[in-house]
Amino acid sequence: MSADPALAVEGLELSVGGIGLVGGVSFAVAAGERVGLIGESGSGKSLTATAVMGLLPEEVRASGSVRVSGVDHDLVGASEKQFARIRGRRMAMVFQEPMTALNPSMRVGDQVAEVMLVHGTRPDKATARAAAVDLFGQVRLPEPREIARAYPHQLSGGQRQRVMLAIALANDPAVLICDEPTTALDVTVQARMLELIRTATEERGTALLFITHDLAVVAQTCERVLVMYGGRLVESGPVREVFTAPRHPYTRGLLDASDLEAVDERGRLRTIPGAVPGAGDFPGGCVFRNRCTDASGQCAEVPDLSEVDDRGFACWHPVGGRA
Ligand SMILES: Nc1ncnc2c1ncn2[C@@H]1O[C@H](COP(=O)(O)OP(=O)(O)OP(=O)(O)O)[C@@H](O)[C@H]1O
Repeated sequence: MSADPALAVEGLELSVGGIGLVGGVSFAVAAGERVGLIGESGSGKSLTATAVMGLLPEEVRASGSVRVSGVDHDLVGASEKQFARIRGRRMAMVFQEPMTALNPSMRVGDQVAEVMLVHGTRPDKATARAAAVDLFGQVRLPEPREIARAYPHQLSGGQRQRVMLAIALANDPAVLICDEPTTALDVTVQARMLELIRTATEERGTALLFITHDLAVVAQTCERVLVMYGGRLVESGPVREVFTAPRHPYTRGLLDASDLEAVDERGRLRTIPGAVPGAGDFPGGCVFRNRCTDASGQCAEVPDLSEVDDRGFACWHPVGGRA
């Protein structure tokens, strides 16, 4: 691994109309490292990824810093022209729904070739097309030559995701971001796709940021995990450590709510127990019982996560829940 991270996010703040959506997010992913980004719906995972990719909606304001190796300027505040040079070249993304990302009226082989030609990583159309077929083989698509001539609607969901992965890897990016890439796939197809993402990034030394709700997917795919809650990173560390000895109550709650059977210190599978010391009947209990609720006992708002007590416990209650 190189000393400089492939992706470095520092103090990223995202807001709309003065309302903070993501606050003070900092993390780095080294070349060849696979990092999971987990958190409940609305915690800010996708916004963080779209900020890195320069795909934020116009109304979202960003500050802080995002650096990608091989790019000599900060991506926060970069122009669309600058992003167009970097996206698909130094960094790439695979989304949950490939049909929205693929061009329905273009053969998939040409879509891969086009990414190469746009960035000038292949000298001509014939070379790019041959490289696309080669890539289809690498992402284990059967009959790569036939597939290259197909249109997206002629492929299965799993095959389309492989095409998306081929497009993402076409120019050997330093950073690959996957946002729920397997959620829409059935279980066996999902497992094969995860294995493929793991090996493809490992072989290329690509830094992987893998966004998912599914903790088992992180356990299967990643070495390190970042946990987001309410727009902030609340915990990070090696997957095994975080999943067997989570420090933050939100992470414990996530583990409790999942059907993940984590691995113990000796590498054996075990189910994570639900109890949290000091948090009463957690989950459902709240260490800030009197401070995060209004007069009627309803949680007033998503608690300020700077209000973490000396054991690292914050309010666990969902908004509107009863204390
Ligand atoms: N353009 C926008 N304007 C206002 N609020 C937004 C905008 N985009 C996202 N948000 C809000 O920002 C928060 C974070 O959204 P984000 O999509 O990053 O969550 P997420 O963790 O990726 O959730 P999911 O897993 O459901 O995709 C949410 O509360 C969302 O409603």
